[in-house]
Amino acid sequence: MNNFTFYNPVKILFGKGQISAISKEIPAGAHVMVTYGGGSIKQNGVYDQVMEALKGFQVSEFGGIEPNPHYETLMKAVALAKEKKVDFFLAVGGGSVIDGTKFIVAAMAYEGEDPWDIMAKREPVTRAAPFGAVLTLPATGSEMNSGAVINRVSIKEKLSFGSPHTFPKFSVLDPETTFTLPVRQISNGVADAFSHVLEQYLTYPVNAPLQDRFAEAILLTLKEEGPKAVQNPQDYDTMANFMWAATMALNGVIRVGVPTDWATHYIAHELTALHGIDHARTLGIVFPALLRYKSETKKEKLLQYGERIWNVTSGTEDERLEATIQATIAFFESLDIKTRLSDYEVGEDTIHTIISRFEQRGVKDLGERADIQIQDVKEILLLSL
Ligand SMILES: NC(=O)c1ccc[n+]([C@@H]2O[C@H](COP(=O)([O-])OP(=O)(O)OC[C@H]3O[C@@H](n4cnc5c(N)ncnc54)[C@H](O)[C@@H]3O)[C@@H](O)[C@H]2O)c1
Repeated sequence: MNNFTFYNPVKILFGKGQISAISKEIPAGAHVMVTYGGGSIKQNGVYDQVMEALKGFQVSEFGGIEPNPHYETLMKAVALAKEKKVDFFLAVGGGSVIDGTKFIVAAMAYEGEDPWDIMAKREPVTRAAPFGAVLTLPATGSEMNSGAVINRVSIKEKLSFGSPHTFPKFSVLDPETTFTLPVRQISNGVADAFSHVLEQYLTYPVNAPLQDRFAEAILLTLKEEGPKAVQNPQDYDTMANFMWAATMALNGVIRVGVPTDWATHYIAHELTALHGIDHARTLGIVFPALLRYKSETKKEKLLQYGERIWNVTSGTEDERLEATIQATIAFFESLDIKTRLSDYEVGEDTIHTIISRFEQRGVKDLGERADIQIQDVKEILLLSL
């Protein structure tokens, strides 16, 4: 096992009715800005529960944060929050609202010229305003991690950042808030969480059986509960299990002491930035191609994954590797997540655009062995056509 430091200060309030408990988690006298997206929280009663729980606090609102949150919109929230002297934020929504709020709190305290540099130039975040979250969409794990992905639409760039200062102080996970999710978002959530686990698990063995089994437990739970969630999004227990699995998939626990490979996310972000394809769907496109391209260096973990998750036990090594990749594709497709660029009418010209962007950015050394170079990214994308 590799050396590691583990730090996760996020307090989780899980279960029915927990929104009412947030007032105890917010400093008395705070001016709270509630951030949210397109308004689904106003239709499903979550907004009303939040406002009820915030009685006694000074409250401002900022709605309209888009899926794949726009830097341009978030900067408007920063200006408003500064004007109103907001000192606590409450993100109510999915990964986009929570990520967007992480950027807002970092940008509030940023002393440089343009907070975009936090992503573009990797300027460190040294301070941030405090915030909490009420999660309405199990998928990203953003509710219990410190990372965020921000989309600058004017230049079609989608970049990430993370800082110990951008962990939520607390997150409410009430499965009932998910009952209004459209099937497409549930499929996306299952595929996103499944991919997060694979990126921390499908690398090479370092004799870390506990991390492997944690990862496999999450994969098996998503494999079982995911299709049930799609079928019956108002079943409390199903949504509770799905919700906790998605949070566990990216809260840092399964990553400790093991190599990770975030190449799929890094490449996939380009497809959202250029074509607006849902985040999870871009992972469904890139992942199978990356696994096939890197099947030799990922062989031991791929075979273990095939056996323990998909019962792939017979055939030659090559046959088992292929059967495992096919089982992964079949799982994505069973969720109605298409797995080829052509399914989205994206062609080779996009691959050339991505490659020239990576050349400009000087991208190199992706993957757990730092052996995925720009030419490899091109081959991976060609395999996904
Ligand atoms: N921070 C991280 O660790 C991390 C990890 C993976 C992805 N991301 C990022 O998160 C973003 C995607 O977030 P997401 O997948 O949670 O989706 P999302 O937040 O973009 O939401 C998708 C859609 O679902 C709607 N929605 C949310 N909750 C709802 C509910 N309860 N009922 C009805 N509609 C609801 C939203 O209004 C939106 O239209 C992407 O930008 C992605 O890059 C972040």
